[in-house]
Amino acid sequence: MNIKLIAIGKTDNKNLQTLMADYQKRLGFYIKFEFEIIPDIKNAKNLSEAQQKQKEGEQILSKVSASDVLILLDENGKHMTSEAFSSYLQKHMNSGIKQLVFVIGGPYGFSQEVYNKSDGKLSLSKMTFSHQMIRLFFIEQLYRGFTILRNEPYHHR
Ligand SMILES: C[S@@+](CC[C@H](N)C(=O)[O-])C[C@H]1O[C@@H](n2cnc3c(N)ncnc32)[C@H](O)[C@@H]1O
Repeated sequence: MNIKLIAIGKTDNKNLQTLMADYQKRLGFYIKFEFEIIPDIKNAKNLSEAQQKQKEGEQILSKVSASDVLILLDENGKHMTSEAFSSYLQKHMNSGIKQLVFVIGGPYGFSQEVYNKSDGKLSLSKMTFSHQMIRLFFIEQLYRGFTILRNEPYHHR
């Protein structure tokens, strides 16, 4: 099984990029992981919030295949401990699916079409994080999840 993480817009923050790259590399020892960024469209056109969500939603759905399991990162989603999340990853790996796709919404969240197509919602906290910060927190939890599954020590920096 592959894991793909989709997010909206590049980050210009070098610290965030460095930390992301570090966790991506570590995660790569456990699973084929792809991080895909959908270009931020807000600067290109003068769109309303609803129009922006709609456009981003179309782009998100164009990246997802019918056979993928699509999970949205959403503050109103299911809460899990890191141990439960590792079992959740294992359950998907055992199910024989080819790709598990997680998506982080843009600054305004997801369009209704994206919610309608999703297979589940996962929350990392009841608090709202920026669409930039959450990608680092989530990738760290993916890495942590695999260290739990393999019963390996968590490597701190
Ligand atoms: C700034 S938030 C969007 C908030 C927006 N008000 C909404 O209704 O979703 C941007 C994205 O970050 C992710 N996000 C933010 N906080 C989160 C949390 N606590 N748990 C999971 N995902 C979160 C979600 O994917 C969200 O779409």
